[in-house]
Amino acid sequence: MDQFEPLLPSGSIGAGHIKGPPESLHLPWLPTSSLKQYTLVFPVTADSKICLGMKKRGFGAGRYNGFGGKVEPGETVFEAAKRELLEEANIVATKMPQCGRIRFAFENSPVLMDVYVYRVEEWEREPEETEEMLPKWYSMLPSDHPSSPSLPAIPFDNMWPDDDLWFRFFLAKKSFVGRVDFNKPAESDTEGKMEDGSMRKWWFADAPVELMQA
Ligand SMILES: Nc1[nH]c(=O)nc2c1ncn2[C@H]1C[C@H](O)[C@@H](COP(=O)(O)OP(=O)(O)OP(=O)(O)O)O1
Repeated sequence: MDQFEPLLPSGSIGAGHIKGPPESLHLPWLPTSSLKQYTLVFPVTADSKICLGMKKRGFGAGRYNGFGGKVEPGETVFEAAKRELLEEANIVATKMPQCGRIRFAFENSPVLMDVYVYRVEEWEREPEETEEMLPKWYSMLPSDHPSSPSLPAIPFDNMWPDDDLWFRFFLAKKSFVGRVDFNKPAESDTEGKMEDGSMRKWWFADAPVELMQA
């Protein structure tokens, strides 16, 4: 049914199982021929603030997201997550639990992106603008919540369209796994970048993080 079945013993998937859209449920997942590891890291504070970065160049440019990138040969996924956070936000993670793992496939690419998601709960220094990212703070709580910090709401309209789906687990502090397949960009979109395709099929579930290690 999904690419995580071999990693997830039956009964390990939580109640928050989501998949869609309805017309895609009979479609197979896109075929891919290689798996590449990536990291995605979100600094969060105990008083419900989250730091996102506007990607200034490359894949996903113009969107707000966590900090991260490719795992380089010879490093662990955790080391890569720490390195990318330092390169892109200039902070050093000192407490960084893994909270999710998501796979992304694109209709016109043979690569399955295997993205390890972390929340950074403690770090040294403060996030700074770098060549790749412009960091900005947001509230993780609804604006009418009595403890909501006076910061803007998470800008889902300016993020990857899938973030809206799996952030419900992230914000509830539940670990999660999932997969999203993207269509290729519309024919009319002559400048179409791979990341401009619409979401074709998705699946997410809350699941224990121990089942998701590299
Ligand atoms: N659909 C999606 N939703 C999401 O929230 N994050 C995604 C995503 N697809 C990719 N990402 C993230 C994963 C990773 O953090 C980033 C892609 O990594 P990059 O291409 O920025 O890697 P690198 O920074 O290593 O690249 P270079 O700087 O070109 O070497 O985008």
